[in-house]
Amino acid sequence: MLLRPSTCIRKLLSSQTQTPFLSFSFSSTTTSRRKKNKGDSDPDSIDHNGSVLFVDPSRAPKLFVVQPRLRPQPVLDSKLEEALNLANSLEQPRDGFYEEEFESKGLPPHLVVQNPAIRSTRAHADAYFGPGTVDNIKCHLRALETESGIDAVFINAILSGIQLRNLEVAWGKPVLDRVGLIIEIFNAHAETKEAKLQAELAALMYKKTRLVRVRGPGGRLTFGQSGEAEVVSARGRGSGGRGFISGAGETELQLQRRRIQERRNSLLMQIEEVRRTRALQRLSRKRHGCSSGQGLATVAVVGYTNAGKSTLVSALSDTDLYSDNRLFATVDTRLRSVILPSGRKVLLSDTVGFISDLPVQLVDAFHATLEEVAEADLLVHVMDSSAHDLEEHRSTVLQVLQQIGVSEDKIQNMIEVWNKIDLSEENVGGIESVEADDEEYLTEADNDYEEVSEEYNEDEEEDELSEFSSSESLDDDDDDSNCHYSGNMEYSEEEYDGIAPSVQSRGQDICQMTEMSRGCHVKTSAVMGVGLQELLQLIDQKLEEQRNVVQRSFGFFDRKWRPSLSETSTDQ
Ligand SMILES: Nc1nc2c(ncn2[C@@H]2O[C@H](COP(=O)(O)OP(=O)(O)OP(=O)(O)O)[C@@H](O)[C@H]2O)c(=O)[nH]1
Ligand SMILES: [Mg+2]
Repeated sequence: MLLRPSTCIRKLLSSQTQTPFLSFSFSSTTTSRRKKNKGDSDPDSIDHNGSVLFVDPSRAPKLFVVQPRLRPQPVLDSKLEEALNLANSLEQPRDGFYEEEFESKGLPPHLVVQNPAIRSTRAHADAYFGPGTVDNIKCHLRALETESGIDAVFINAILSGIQLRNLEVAWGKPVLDRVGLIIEIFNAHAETKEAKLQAELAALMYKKTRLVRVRGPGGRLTFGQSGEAEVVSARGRGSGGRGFISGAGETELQLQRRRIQERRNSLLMQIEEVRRTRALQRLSRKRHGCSSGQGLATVAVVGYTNAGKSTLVSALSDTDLYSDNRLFATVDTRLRSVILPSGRKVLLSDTVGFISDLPVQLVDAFHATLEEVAEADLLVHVMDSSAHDLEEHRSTVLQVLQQIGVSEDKIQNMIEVWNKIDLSEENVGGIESVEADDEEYLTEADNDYEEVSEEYNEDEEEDELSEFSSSESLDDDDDDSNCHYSGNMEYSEEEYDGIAPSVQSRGQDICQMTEMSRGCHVKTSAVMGVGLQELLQLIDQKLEEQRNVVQRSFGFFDRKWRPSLSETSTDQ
């Protein structure tokens, strides 16, 4: 059992609806205990549940993980590992406790299937996967149903509203894509009022983009929850090319949109209030944060989720922030004060972690929290040096920092920390050589992939319904030539050309930034207390350098615009 540091009693998952489908209910779903929470003074902020998944509130939801195949194999392995960790991270603590230790949770049932993004997505626009894959997953779900039961299916890819809805209809289970699951986890782990508001806003925006209209059993356009309903459109258009059709379906759609809009406005107002308060607090800290009346510098600790940010901040400040192997254990900002070797006091801010394909709804909704990062005096980028895809983690973090408006100067000045060296002493030394051999490595892996692909096809016929806890492939033939990577997606030459130039150039910018900020500054083990003093010294040094730069530039302006008589005479 894990005790969260806060005494805040967490909201319970809604028990009002047991439908397996995504629900758009906006009625009250909270318990009376949560209303007593300190800080939840606004009843409007607690009468809604950001969750889109309704499951038994007394246990963690059981997810079946579907991982579209990626290449080369190490990329697939690390993506699958991340997907399984995401699935296991979706749990809401009750009364400050999680049901089980993360480490003692077994692997969730999962399946590796053909990646439709490798081919043209056009053919599977309705259900993302081809009919064979959809049927195979259905078989696996049926088999699992007799064993333990599955609450929802998690597909580690980004799907449209119609695709999600059609798959739900086909499998009779709620389906979460990567964006949906990450937003669910944020909602489940949100603890402070600020985090709860922002997570709910993100969930709301996600729901809005996933609203679809369905054709009910009587052929009537509706917006119902029936499993038999056929999805007609995400935009409210009829299937007969007659443009907008008014009627019950349309009214329901409009009603849903209006409710979302109303709730969104209310949330935005409350979040704006939080932002204002935060901005005032920052200003006051900057002006006279110390007892001596001097301003306090803030150092934001950023990084990929699970890199060890909270553990490192705790070790540096000798405090006890909540840390856990669950992804997104921290979904808000915590400040801790630290005395640097020079005697200067600074604030370390531990904040929400990043992940590849971080939902844009989350980045937008968490503006108030992420502003703390953009406004910090210095950034410390914590990386898990034992992670296999260190480069991807690094570029993801740089991309998010750019997205939230961190200046290029700050990114260049950022301290890079390789944490968890106790796990990866040999890796840390070997990272440079892996990068150097990258091209050769990929080519070899590509060749391997063809062979692996054939093996999988043979296996598929032999043990169609073998062990679920091991990865399997359901691939047909694949034409993988000329694929490009962008994030964790693979694109064909055609599709890559079709991607907006802004996205491509942003990728190039990030590559350049990655080059610029490449290189570790300090190696640490937060759990063993290694490298902490060195890191504090580096923070001290960087802040001192910054102060000198600021003082020099003030001096320049003084001479240029307001030359004092004494200064002018000294110059002469
Ligand atoms: N072996 C080892 N484990 C570490 C180290 N630092 C952190 N961990 C473990 O890594 C896991 C994640 O640590 P956190 O501090 O929660 O990571 P985080 O970056 O704050 O994660 P999020 O808040 O989820 O984004 C925990 O189980 C820590 O005990 C380290 O230096 N070595
Ligand atoms: Mg954390």
